[in-house]
Amino acid sequence: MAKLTVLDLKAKKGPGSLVMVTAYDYPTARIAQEAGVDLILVGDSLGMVVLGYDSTVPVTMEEMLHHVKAARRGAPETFLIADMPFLSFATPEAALENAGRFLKEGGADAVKLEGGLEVVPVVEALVRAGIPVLGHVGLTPQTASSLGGYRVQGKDAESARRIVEGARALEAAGVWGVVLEMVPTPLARRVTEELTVPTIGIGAGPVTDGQVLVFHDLVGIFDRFKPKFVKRYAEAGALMREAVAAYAREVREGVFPDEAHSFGMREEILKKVYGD
Ligand SMILES: Nc1nc(=O)c2c([nH]1)NC[C@@H]1CN(c3ccc(C(=O)N[C@@H](CCC(=O)O)C(=O)O)cc3)CN21
Ligand SMILES: CC(C)C(=O)C(=O)O
Ligand SMILES: [Mg+2]
Repeated sequence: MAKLTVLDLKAKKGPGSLVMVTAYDYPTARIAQEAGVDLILVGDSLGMVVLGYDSTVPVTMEEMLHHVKAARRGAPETFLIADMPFLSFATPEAALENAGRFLKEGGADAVKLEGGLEVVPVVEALVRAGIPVLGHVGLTPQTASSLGGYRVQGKDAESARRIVEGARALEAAGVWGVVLEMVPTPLARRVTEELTVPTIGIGAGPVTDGQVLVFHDLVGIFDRFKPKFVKRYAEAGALMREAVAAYAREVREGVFPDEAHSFGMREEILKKVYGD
């Protein structure tokens, strides 16, 4: 499957049109590409999922770049999006510098950044410079504290209006798509209907044009919390734990390594070395 272009992406409207999954390293990106996803997101969720932070706030550009490069090596033929970490896009100048690093050093195809109306000047600067941008409204984890925690957004008129106006403004600023995170399905439906660019939902119901999930959530190797929107398609964590436990058992019992996993040599060479 050939890598999608931004022009292709802009036309992907209708539920089921875009499949996105996060990946943070070579093996997971490789698995995602082999599974045939449309888009890989190197999400700043990596701070919580693979670095063990309590939120996405501490994640740095250097940490992100390290993982973007690894994921790119694992999935050279899949459209790859780098998530801009907290404060890396606080000004248009900072955003240009940091998004530029993701594309030039990391090999990313696009960047994603959190926010609505308040990030319009930043999005405009990136788009003007030729950097493809994916928007992100609803629950924006980098500012979750101001939103009352990791909760559904847009349940009251004021919050819903902010999401609608944010999505509209992002489209006008030139994004090629908008992530809708943790918003009620009826609101996600209306936003999806009025935008000409695709929406990609996570906890936004079946009505968005695309879906995204965190890799480790869907394969069952993340246990710290389980948002309602997560569906586990495997119990890979249990599988991995059983594999390591079996290895430990076999080493302790002298079962592993056996001849099939060891190397022999000619007896007389060993005799020469030891002189016996
Ligand atoms: N592994 C992982 N998956 C994610 O989807 C994810 C991350 N990490 N890290 C960054 C953000 C944080 N996100 C989160 C984190 C927690 C909940 C959660 O606990 N939600 C509960 C409570 C909802 C409420 O109180 O309203 C839920 O039942 O969905 C949701 C989204 C989404 N993102
Ligand atoms: C959940 C997605 C949209 C994200 O921003 C991330 O993984 O960091
Ligand atoms: Mg993120």
